[in-house]
Amino acid sequence: MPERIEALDWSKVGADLDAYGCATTGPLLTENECAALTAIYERDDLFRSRIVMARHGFGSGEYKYFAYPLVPLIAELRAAFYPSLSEIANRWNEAMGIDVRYPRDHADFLERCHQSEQVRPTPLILRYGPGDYNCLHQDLYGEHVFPLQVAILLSRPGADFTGGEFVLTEQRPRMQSRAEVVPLAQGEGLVFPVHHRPVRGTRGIYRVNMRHGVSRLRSGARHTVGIIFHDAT
Ligand SMILES: O=C(O)CCC(=O)C(=O)O
Ligand SMILES: [Fe+2]
Repeated sequence: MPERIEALDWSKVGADLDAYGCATTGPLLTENECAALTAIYERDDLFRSRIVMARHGFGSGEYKYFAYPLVPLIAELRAAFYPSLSEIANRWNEAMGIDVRYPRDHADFLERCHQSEQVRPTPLILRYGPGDYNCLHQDLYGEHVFPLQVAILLSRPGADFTGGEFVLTEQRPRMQSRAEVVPLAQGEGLVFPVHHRPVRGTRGIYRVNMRHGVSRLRSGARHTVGIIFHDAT
C-alpha cells in the first residue's frame, strides 16, 4: 500500500485540490479488494458502531465505524495517505493563517487526538440502497481536525448502482455556492477537504466552507470506504 500511494501523482493531487477543492486518485484498490471490503460490512465484530442515517436526519442509508485494531487494509491506507496529505494540510494552514501544523507521521497526530480524549476510530464503510442519499455534511469529531479526508468507491457505477453521485459544495464568503459532482470508478479514491480550504481571490487568500454528500441512488447498492484521519470523542 505505501508504494501504491507514493506512486500517485502527488503534485497533481495538490494542484487539483488547490484548483477544484478535490482530487481523484485514479485506480487505487483492485476489484478483489473492493469486494472484500464490501463483504466485511456484514462482520459486526470488526466495527464499533452502526449508524442508521435517517434516525439522525443525516439522509438515508447506513454506515459502520471500524473498531481498533483496524483491519489491515484500512490501517495501511490511513497510514500511507497521511504523510503526503500532511504536507498539503500544512501548506493550506499557512495560506489561511492558521497556526496548527501536522506531524509527518500519522501515529504522532493520533497521539495528539488521543491526549484530548479523541480516541475512537473514524474510518467507516457506508452502504446505500435504492432511494438512499447522504446529506451535505462535514466530518468533524472534536477539537482536533485533520483537514483532508479520502473516500474510495467500492461498487461499480452503472453496474452495481445508478445515481448516487459524490457531491461537494463550497460556500464562498458573500458569494453564491458552487457545487462539484465527482464521477468515480470502482476502486478509485477522492481526496477532499473536511471543512474548509484556501482560495486565492483578487484581494488575497480567503477561506471557503466545504461540505460533501451523495445524491439519491436511483437503483442498486453502493458501498464506500471513508478514511478520516482524526479520531472521535
Ligand atoms: O459515500 C460517499 O461517497 C461519501 C462518504 C462520506 O461522507 C465520507 O467518506 O465521509
Ligand atoms: Fe462524510
